[in-house]
Order: sequence, then structure tokens, then C-alpha cells
Amino acid sequence: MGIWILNGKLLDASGKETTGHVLVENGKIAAVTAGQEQPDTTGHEVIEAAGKLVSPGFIDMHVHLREPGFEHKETIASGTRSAARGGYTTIACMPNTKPVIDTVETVKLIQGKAENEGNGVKVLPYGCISRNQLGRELTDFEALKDAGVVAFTDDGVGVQSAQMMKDAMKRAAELGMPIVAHCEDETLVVGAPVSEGTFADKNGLKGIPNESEAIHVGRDILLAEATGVHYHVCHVSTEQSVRLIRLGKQIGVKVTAEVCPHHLLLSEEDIPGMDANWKMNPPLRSKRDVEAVIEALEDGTIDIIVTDHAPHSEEEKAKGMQLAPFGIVGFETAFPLLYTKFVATGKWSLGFLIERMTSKPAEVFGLESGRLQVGSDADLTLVDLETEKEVDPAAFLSKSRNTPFTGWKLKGWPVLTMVGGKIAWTETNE
Ligand SMILES: NC(=O)N[C@@H](CC(=O)O)C(=O)O
Ligand SMILES: [Zn+2]
Ligand SMILES: [Zn+2]
Repeated sequence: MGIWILNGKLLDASGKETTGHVLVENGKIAAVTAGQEQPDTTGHEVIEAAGKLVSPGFIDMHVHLREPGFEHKETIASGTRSAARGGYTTIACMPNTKPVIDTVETVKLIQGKAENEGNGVKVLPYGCISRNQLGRELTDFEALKDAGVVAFTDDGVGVQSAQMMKDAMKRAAELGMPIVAHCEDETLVVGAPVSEGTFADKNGLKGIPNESEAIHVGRDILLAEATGVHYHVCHVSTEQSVRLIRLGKQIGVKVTAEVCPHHLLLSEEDIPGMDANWKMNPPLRSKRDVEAVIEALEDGTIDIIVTDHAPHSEEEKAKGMQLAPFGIVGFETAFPLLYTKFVATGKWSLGFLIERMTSKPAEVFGLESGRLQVGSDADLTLVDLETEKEVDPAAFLSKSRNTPFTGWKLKGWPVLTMVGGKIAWTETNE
């Protein structure tokens, strides 16, 4: 017995919207039929999807699940539940846990927990570039690759030594694996909680300069050119980084990049006060930077959208702007934010947004999922594009509530998430 998802709004290969039906059998997509004509559903379950978007499941290549070590912020169980509610069927988790993901043992621990407690969501662990993320000694790339890591990164900190980064890239290139970089030169960021700009000036805070990010981007593009590695830039937030990535692509360097919803939607001028729910790394930048990252996403300089879901507890965030940790949660607001602010306003097509959250990340990281096609795993997300709801952090399924988007009125809420033909989350059984 299979499941027919009937009368949904589908996007065809060119991103055009049509009405159609999807048959799921044995965990795979068994048929996709366009048009109003109803298929024979005898002997199958039926999910009525009239008026709902039926999208390939969203893919988030940059998330923090916090387990092991920081279970008060998030666990694999709570993080995957939050992800599934946000419409994500595949997520790639960053290695800045405790211990960090720098051994096969820790990779296996995460894979095992994801299998047993992961709500069906596909969890792809990253492996560290350096032991303990200290930037001194490379991890065993080959062993980590064999254990199944998706790529190497020290996200949470930048790799400060150029030689270390070059060695990492050489090794990764030999193994055909990407290097994923949190770009931050620490000598240019000394104890600053927000970016340089009007908010920092007004509140007497030190500011993080744009160059602290862009210097690493430029350095690493040169090293990627020299080593031939696939180099992927995390959470791009500055005009200068965009310029360098654009040039890198023009000259044929294998460079890809990601951007987060908050860097597309907020600038440092929007920070309402000394509230640490507006503190994240990279920080909110100037309006000019926001315009630059939007344009870069639109023209393909930036390839994909990720959340950088970075949960922290209320106690930690209550320490205030200067002392609280950097990071905001993202799973449960990402699609509604981008749909409401960019698609419903007519700036982007629905197909464009979906592509940057599904098939593009799959293409960049060589994943099988991300497409609604016969034979693929039935990883699907149904979205209600009409109902408007307010962002209510108290209702998040994440353990943490650190978001700057409280009270935003949004449309585009996922209502059902399916992974491999199994329902990972539905609005009705929340
Ligand atoms: N983005 C953040 O502000 N914080 C991340 C670390 C990171 O992504 O660099 C975290 O782990 O909390
Ligand atoms: Zn980072
Ligand atoms: Zn991160």
C-alpha cells in the first residue's frame, strides 16, 4: 500500500507551478502526475493537499544540534523535531559539540542517536578540520570520511593559520571532500558583540569589522585555487566577501557559499536594544551588506540558504549583549520568513526559493535528495502558503527560544514533513 498526496501545488523542473499528485511507495516517490485528473487511489492511503505546496524536503547544511555536551540548549531529539516542523528532511550538524566531532567514535555516537531519536530526519555530521577545533593539528580525515562525515569544518571558530588551512585543503582535495569554513580572523575581533556601525557607536560597544570575515574568504579562495579543493563559505554576511566569492567563481575556483535568513532580512540598524537575541556570529551588518548578500544569492554568487540554527538557553542569553553567546535558532521560522518577505512580495519566484533550499544544497554537497522525482526517497514537505501566524518562541519545538523574529506575522508554514515515506511531523499531531 502506498500514499497518494492529492491536488498539491507542485513545481515543475523549470520552477513553474502546477497542480498534481504524488504517489509514495516503499519510501520512494513512485509517481508524479500533473493536471487536475484524479488518479485511482484504490488500496492506497490518501493525503489531501489541495492548496498546499508539495516541495522536496528542505535541506539545511548548517545547524547546531548541541549533543553531545550541551543538552540544555538542544538535543538530537529536540533539534530534529524542530527541524521536521520547519520542513527540513536533511540537516548537516556542526562539530562544535563537547567533545567536538573529531573522532570516529563521536561520529558514530551522533549517527546512532540520530537513527534512534532523530524523528526520521536525515542527520549528516560534519567532522572537524582540527583536533579539538584548536587549529593546531589536523584530524584523521580519511577515518572521518570512512565513518560518513559530509565535509570538514571547524565552524564556531575560524582556522587562524593559513598553513593549517592549506594542509587541510590538500588533504580534503585528495579525498574528494569539501572544506567548509567559518571565516573569522580573530586578530580583528577583540571582544566585540555586534558589527561596526550605528548600533555599536550608539551603545558604546566595540564593533566587529567586515574585514574579519572577508580576509579569510580571500585567503581561502587563494588556497582553494592552489589546492583544487571544493571550498564552501559559511554564513556570508558582507559585501566584501561577496565580491571575493564572485571573483573566485569567475576565475574558475571551486568555491560555493551559503547565507542565513537573518542576514537577508535584518541589518544592525534593526537591533532594538541590548537584547542578546539579536547577537549572532557573523553579526547583523549594514544595510549595504544586506543588499549585497541578497543580490549575490539572486545572481548565484551565493548558492544556498542555511539556517545556522544555533540554540542557546534563556539563562545564557540573559547575560546580555556583551556576555551572552552568539547565535539564534532558525529551523521553525526560516521558510515562513523567506516566503513572506521575498516570495509573497513578488521579489522572488517560489521556484527560486525552493531551489536554494532543496536541489541546490543537494547539488553543492552531492546529496541524492532535494528533488521531486520518481525513484528518489520520498522526502517531502507540505506547506500552507495562506494562513498567517505570528512567530511565538514559547511554542517552538526547539529547546531554545533565542530568536529576533518574535511577533513577526508570517505565511508559508510547513504542515507536514515526510522522510523516506514516513511522516516525521504533522501540524495535527504536534
Ligand atoms: N552562529 C553563531 O552565532 N553561533 C554558532 C557558531 C557559529 O556558527 O559560528 C554556535 O555554535 O552557537
Ligand atoms: Zn560559524
Ligand atoms: Zn554555525
